[in-house]
Amino acid sequence: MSADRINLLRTKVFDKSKWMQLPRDVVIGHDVIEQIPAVCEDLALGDSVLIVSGGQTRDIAGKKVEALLAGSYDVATFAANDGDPLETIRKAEAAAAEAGFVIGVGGGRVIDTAKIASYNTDRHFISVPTAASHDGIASSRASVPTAEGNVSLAAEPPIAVVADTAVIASAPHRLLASGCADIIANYTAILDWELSHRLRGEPLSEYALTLSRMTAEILFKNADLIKPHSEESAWLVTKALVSSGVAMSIAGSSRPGSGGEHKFSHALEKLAPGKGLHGEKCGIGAIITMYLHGGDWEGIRDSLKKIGAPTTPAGIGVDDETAVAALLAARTIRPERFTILDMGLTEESARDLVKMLYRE
Ligand SMILES: NC(=O)C1=CN([C@@H]2O[C@H](COP(=O)(O)OP(=O)(O)OC[C@H]3O[C@@H](n4cnc5c(N)ncnc54)[C@H](OP(=O)(O)O)[C@@H]3O)[C@@H](O)[C@H]2O)C=CC1
Ligand SMILES: O=C(CO)COP(=O)(O)O
Ligand SMILES: [Zn+2]
Repeated sequence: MSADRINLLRTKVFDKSKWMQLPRDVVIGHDVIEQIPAVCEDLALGDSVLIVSGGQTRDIAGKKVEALLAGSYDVATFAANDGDPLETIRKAEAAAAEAGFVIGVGGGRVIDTAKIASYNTDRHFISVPTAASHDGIASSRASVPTAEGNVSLAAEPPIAVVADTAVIASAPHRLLASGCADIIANYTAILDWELSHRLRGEPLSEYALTLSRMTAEILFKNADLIKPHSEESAWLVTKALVSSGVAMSIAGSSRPGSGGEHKFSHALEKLAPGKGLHGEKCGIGAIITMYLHGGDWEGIRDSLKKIGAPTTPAGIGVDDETAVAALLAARTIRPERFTILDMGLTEESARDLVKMLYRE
């Protein structure tokens, strides 16, 4: 299904191309989940709410949010379980249309389901991430896996983000490491944006680019401090993810956070579905695209290793041949987005790069 079909249901269709839409309330810290009633009241979003969560995340935090709001709101719930993402979105839309606003409580898939379902039914949504796994938690973008590969959709950012560091720190460390990798990949995303600006005149926002680079720099420099199940680490990474989402809102696209390394990730999702988390694949891709940019690819690799993110395709159960195929297929993903992987990488060179750069 094409991207425009997914957003066809929306009725409030204004030309927002010049609008910078940002979250209104961002609350990050220990036990801040308790403040969700206050955030909802502060924003005066109506008296009925749909709470979207996943199979695991409903037990982890979804039920808590339901209990906190039950006394003051009509609470409906929606289980965004595995299955066809577009079908799940359709069902979530139907449920969202019956509520005044939506809250997504979960990982990226749940947050995106809530983001798209609320956008398509002209509702506001509140993002309650249970993991700091990628920068969609505060962005206006949704990334939906489809048979043709990931479709990057324009939506609206959450009107509020409530990120409880106690919940996020309790998540498997793999999810936090994946979020770090997604942010470190901003380094190569902005190099591709600058390349496209110089070679093809693509408009570039210095503010969005600088903010995106800053998020990568902070995590890169503090890689030694990122520890499993540490609330301080959860706080540091969540701030970076929120800032990266703001950079995308300023740019009005995912360009500051999505370059050739993301096209590699989306190609891998098509060639090896379900292998690795989004951020993990982007980090692995950033090693190669940083090398192609002539940058510090070893620094990227070593920071990912320190954080505990995979640095080779084998690290996510992908063989070298599939990685080569993904590098070559990247140019077919969102061809209008020019990156270093769209400059004629040959199969022989791709094979040499995988052999040379992805050694444990
Ligand atoms: N909008 C954007 O900009 C972007 C969106 N995406 C999208 O996000 C998705 C990937 O998100 P990601 O978070 O990596 O993966 P998932 O949302 O698939 O989450 C991975 C697993 O972690 C579980 N989980 C989440 N939080 C916790 C926790 N605190 N404790 C234990 N388990 C937990 C989830 O549980 P459960 O099963 O309950 O959900 C799920 O089983 C994809 O659909 C991708 O398309 C990716 C990049 C950017
Ligand atoms: O993952 C993203 C930013 O980290 C968004 O990426 P896409 O626009 O490529 O889906
Ligand atoms: Zn990403």
